[in-house]
Amino acid sequence: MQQMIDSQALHTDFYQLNMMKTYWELGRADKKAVFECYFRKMPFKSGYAIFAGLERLVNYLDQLKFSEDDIDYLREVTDYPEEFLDYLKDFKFECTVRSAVEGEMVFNDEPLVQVEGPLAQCQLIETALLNIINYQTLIATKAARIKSVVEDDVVMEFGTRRAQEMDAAIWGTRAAFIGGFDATSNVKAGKLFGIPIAGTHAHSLIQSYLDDYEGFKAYAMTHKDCVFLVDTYDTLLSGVPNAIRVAREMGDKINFQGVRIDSGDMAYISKKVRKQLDEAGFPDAKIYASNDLDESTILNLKMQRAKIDVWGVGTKLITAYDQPALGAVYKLVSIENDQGQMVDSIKLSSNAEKVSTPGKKQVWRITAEDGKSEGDYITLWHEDPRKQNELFMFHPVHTFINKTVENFDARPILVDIYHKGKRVYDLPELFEIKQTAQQSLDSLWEEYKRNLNPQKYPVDLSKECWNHKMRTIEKVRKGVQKNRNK
Ligand SMILES: Nc1ncnc2c1ncn2[C@@H]1O[C@H](COP(=O)(O)OP(=O)(O)OP(=O)(O)O)[C@@H](O)[C@H]1O
Ligand SMILES: O=P(O)(O)OC[C@H]1O[C@H](OP(=O)(O)OP(=O)(O)O)[C@H](O)[C@@H]1O
Ligand SMILES: O=C(O)c1cccnc1
Repeated sequence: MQQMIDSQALHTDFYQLNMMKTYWELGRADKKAVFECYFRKMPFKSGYAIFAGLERLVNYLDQLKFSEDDIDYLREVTDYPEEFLDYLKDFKFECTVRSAVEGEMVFNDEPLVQVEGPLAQCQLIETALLNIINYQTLIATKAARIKSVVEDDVVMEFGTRRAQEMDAAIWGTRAAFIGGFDATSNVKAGKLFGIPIAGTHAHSLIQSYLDDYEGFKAYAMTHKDCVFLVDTYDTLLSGVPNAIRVAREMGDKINFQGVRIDSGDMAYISKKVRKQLDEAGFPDAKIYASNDLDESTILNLKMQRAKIDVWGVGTKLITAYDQPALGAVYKLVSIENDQGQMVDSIKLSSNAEKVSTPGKKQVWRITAEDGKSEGDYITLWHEDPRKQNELFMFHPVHTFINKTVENFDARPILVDIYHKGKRVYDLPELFEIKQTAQQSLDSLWEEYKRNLNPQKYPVDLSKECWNHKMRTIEKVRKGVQKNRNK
């Protein structure tokens, strides 16, 4: 019963159900459609993004059906006829879904997920699909940017208390791990996903003893591994000296791992703390730091040669503080007409970059002999660049920017996840996904990876795809003109 009440089918916008009703009532519900999900602008002005969210999308699709309870609710609050409610009750997911795999680096204006199947079904899942992919891809990308500056230091995820509610903390933590974080303070995320859990203690422990020494001592008597938070009263005069005192007193009874600082000038303080620890005979004790950190503060602290070994990052990661939404969209690219033929559809805009690319497509990652990515190449579905000896790659708007690539490898980015409603993809282990992210980023030139003003990675259209887009624009324009003249 609980399972049925917790059905996710109503995790959709009301307008999706209303459109489903239109399609159903007018006999269009089962028309074949193709939708693609993509984002238009790179998040955080980043040179790359890390795709995440597929596992949760699969969890959602695997169990997608309307419970009795859902149907009762819809009966109560809508004027839907019983026949339509029966149609929803019998709903069985039958779409074919192709997607980038989690951890794969992805870019703007390329399909990340493609859904093909009965129009009404494709429509229903739009909201949940975007909800999941938008958030998790954003957090995995933010995490990768942070990891890129901490380099080989350990970085821990501390964001749960500041996340936008409980689900975001859990799935955001998983996305952060994919993007390169090493551990989390969220115990449930540890249990669910096998992410290493780690942590220190809070100011409240010290405050409850009204004294650094008493607080550290209490913690040390009850724990083997100890990292003491030293900034409750005065880091240099009280926190660190008392941490050293307890570490000496307890000797081998504890693993004195280090101290955490959480306020003040962390470059200045960390250098002083390092000196205190070294002089006291604890050169291996690590200095942990937290306090509103993000990739730019961390980079700055590194430039100031702050003596920080372990970074704790919460708010600015889990809330994607500097860009709270990825803005991925889900657009109809092809639809079956009344004659049973597929017609490719387009969304026009006065802004050239915003005009959608019609037709069912594949994204190919083009790699040169040195193993580095040359760019992504979007083709119509039937094209296969692997059959070509050389590839002409050009910017889809500024077409004079172009190059010809030889001796390349082309790898399809969209892989089969569901075939006509049946799952054909086994979800990888999380550590494999993390590895995918690492390998993916290793194939990217440094120029695309720097956090500030990176070069723009090429995402090009094949000649055929580009010509098709131009012809479709022309056709739609002529249609609009004809209607105006009526
Ligand atoms: N040396 C530094 N260079 C650049 N930024 C720093 C440096 N030291 C700390 N910061 C960052 O400065 C920001 C603000 O620190 P601020 O001094 O206001 O906090 P605080 O001392 O912790 O105050 P509070 O006690 O209220 O927490 C934090 O994001 C922190 O990470
Ligand atoms: O700064 P963030 O990147 O968000 O990292 C998480 C923060 O959460 C804790 O502070 P909080 O004031 O909530 O609790 P405390 O009393 O333990 O310091 C911790 O000390 C960090 O400062
Ligand atoms: O373990 C910690 O130090 C921790 C956990 C959550 C938030 N801030 C710090």
